[in-house]
Amino acid sequence: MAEPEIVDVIVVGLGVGGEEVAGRLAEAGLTVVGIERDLVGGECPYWGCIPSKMMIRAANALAEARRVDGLAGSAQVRSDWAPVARRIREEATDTWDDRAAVDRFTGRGGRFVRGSGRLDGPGRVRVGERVFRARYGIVLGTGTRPSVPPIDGLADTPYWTNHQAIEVEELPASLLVLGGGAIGLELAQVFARFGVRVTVVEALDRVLAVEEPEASEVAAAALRADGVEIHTGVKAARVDHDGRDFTVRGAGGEEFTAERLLVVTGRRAHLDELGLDTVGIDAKQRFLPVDDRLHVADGLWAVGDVTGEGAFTHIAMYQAAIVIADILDRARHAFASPDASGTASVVGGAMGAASALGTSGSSGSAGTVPRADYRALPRVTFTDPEVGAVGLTERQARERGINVQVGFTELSSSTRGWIHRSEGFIKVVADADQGVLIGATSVGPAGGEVLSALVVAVHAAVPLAQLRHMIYAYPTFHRAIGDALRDLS
Ligand SMILES: Cc1cc2nc3c(=O)[nH]c(=O)nc-3n(C[C@H](O)[C@H](O)[C@H](O)COP(=O)(O)OP(=O)(O)OC[C@H]3O[C@@H](n4cnc5c(N)ncnc54)[C@H](O)[C@@H]3O)c2cc1C
Ligand SMILES: NC(=O)c1ccc[n+]([C@@H]2O[C@H](COP(=O)([O-])OP(=O)(O)OC[C@H]3O[C@@H](n4cnc5c(N)ncnc54)[C@H](O)[C@@H]3O)[C@@H](O)[C@H]2O)c1
Repeated sequence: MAEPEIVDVIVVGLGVGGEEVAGRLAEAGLTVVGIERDLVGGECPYWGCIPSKMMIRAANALAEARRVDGLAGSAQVRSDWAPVARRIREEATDTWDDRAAVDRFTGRGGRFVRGSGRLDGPGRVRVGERVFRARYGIVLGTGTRPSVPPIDGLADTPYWTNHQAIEVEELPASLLVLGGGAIGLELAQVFARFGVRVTVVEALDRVLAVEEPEASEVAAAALRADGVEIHTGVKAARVDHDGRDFTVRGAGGEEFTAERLLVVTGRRAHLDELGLDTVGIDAKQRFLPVDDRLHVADGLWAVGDVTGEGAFTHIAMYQAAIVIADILDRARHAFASPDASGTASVVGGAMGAASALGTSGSSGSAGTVPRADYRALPRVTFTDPEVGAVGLTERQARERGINVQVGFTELSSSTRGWIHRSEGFIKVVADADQGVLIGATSVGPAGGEVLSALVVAVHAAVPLAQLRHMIYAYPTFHRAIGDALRDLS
C-alpha cells in the first residue's frame, strides 16, 4: 500500500467554498492539497451564478429597450443569442477551462490534484492510488448536483440540467421548465425574452414557494407578461421524447410539449461518494450536519452547499471565512504545543502560518473564531423584478410561535415606484416582543439592492423605533421601507 503523503490540510472539492479555504490557507503558509474532479471554481462561475447573471443582464437589456415604447418614443429590438453565448464562453468560463483557476491556486502555494477524493479513515483522503494524511484536518466542499426526480421515462430522455441550459449556443423554439424555483424562474424569463416559447411546470401550488406568497404572485405575473406559461400544482407523472419533442404528462392528465426540457427541481449532495462510513458518519443523510464552526467531526469540516445551510455562493464564502479562522487557530496552537496535539512533525508550513497569524493578529484563541449565524441570511432571485429576502417569512415566524407583526407596501404607491411604473413591494416581519425585524422581502427593479438596508436591520437587530426614525432618501425605491414600517400591525 502506498505511503500517505503528509500535509497540513486537505480540501476535497474546490468549488466556491473549497477554493477559498484552500487558497487562503495555502497563502497563510500551510501545506494544502486541493482536490477537484471537475473544474476549480465549481458550479457558480461555470454553470451557475455568473453565466446565468450574464444571460439575465442581456435579457434585461432587451426588456428595457422594449419599454422605450410609451415612455420615450419607439424602439425596434431584434434579439440575438450569439453575443450572450460568446460572452459566457470568452469572459465567464474560458470555454469551461479552469487553467487560470488552477494556476491561481498553485500560485498561492497550494498543491493541486485532479480527481475524486474520498475519506479513507480519520485524517486520510484517497484519490485513486494516492493517499494523503492531514495534520490539522480535512475540509469537504463537494457541493451539490441537480436532483432529478424519479419520473417515469425521464431518465431515458436527453433532458437538460442547468449545465446544458448555460452552455446552449442555439436557442430552441420552445422549452419546458420542470421546477419553478430560483433557477427555473431566472432561466425561464431569460429564454422567453429571447423569443423562446417557455412553459414552467411546478409541483407546488405556487412558484418560488420558499419565499412570501406575495413575491410568488409578482414573479409569476412578471413572467406571464413576458409570455411564459406557468402551471402550478402539476405532479409530472411521465416524460417521453419522440426524437424531436418532449412530452410531460401530469398525474391529473395535463400534457405539455416542447423541443427541450430543462429539469431544475432542486439540488442534492452526494454523500455516498465521500467515504463517510470510514469515519463513522452516516452517508444516508441529505446534507452534512455541521456545528456553528462548520465541524462535522474532530478534524473534519464542511463548507458550502454540502452543509444544507442555504445553497448560495455568499453562504459558502461566509462559512469559508469561519473554517479558515478555525484551522489557522488550530495550526497556531499545535505549533505552540506540538506534543500536546501529537503533531511533533509540524514544520515549515505551520511555522509560516503561525508567523502569518502572529503578525496579522487576525485570530487569537478559539474564543475569537467567529460562529456561523444564519438569522439574517439574504437571498435574491434575479428575475425582473428582483425578489430579495432576508431572515424569516411571515409564515416561518408564525410557525415558531413568535409574536409577529407585519408591514406591507406596494412599490407603486411610493414616488419612485410610481415614476418607474414598476411592480413590487416591501414586506417586513417584526418580532413585536423584541421590537426588531426578523425578516423582510423586497421585490422591485432593484429589489436585491434595496434588500441591503433590511439585511442590516435584521442582522444588527436595529430597534424598530430607530428604523422608523431613520431618513430615507427621496425619491428612492428604498424609501418604501419607511412606508412598510409604518404599516406594521
Ligand atoms: C443556475 C444557477 C444559478 C445560481 N445563481 C446563484 C446566484 O445568483 N447567487 C448565489 O449566491 N448562488 C447561486 N447559485 C448557487 C451557487 O452556485 C452555489 O451555492 C455555489 O456554487 C456553492 O458552492 P460550493 O463550493 O458549495 O459547491 P460547488 O460550486 O457545487 O462546488 C463543489 C465542487 O466539488 C467538486 N467535487 C464534488 N465531489 C468531489 C470529490 N469527491 N472529489 C473532488 N471534487 C469533488 C465538484 O466537482 C465541484 O467543483 C446558483 C446555482 C445555479 C445552479
Ligand atoms: N439567485 C440566486 O441566488 C440563485 C439562483 C439560482 C439558484 N440558486 C440556488 O440554487 C438552488 C437550487 O435551485 P433550484 O431552482 O433547482 O431549486 P429550488 O429548490 O429553489 O426549486 C425547485 C423547484 O422545483 C419544484 N419541484 C421539485 N420536484 C418537482 C417535480 N417533480 N415536478 C415539478 N416541480 C418540482 C419544487 O417544488 C421547487 O419549487 C436554490 O435553492 C438556490 O439556493 C440561487
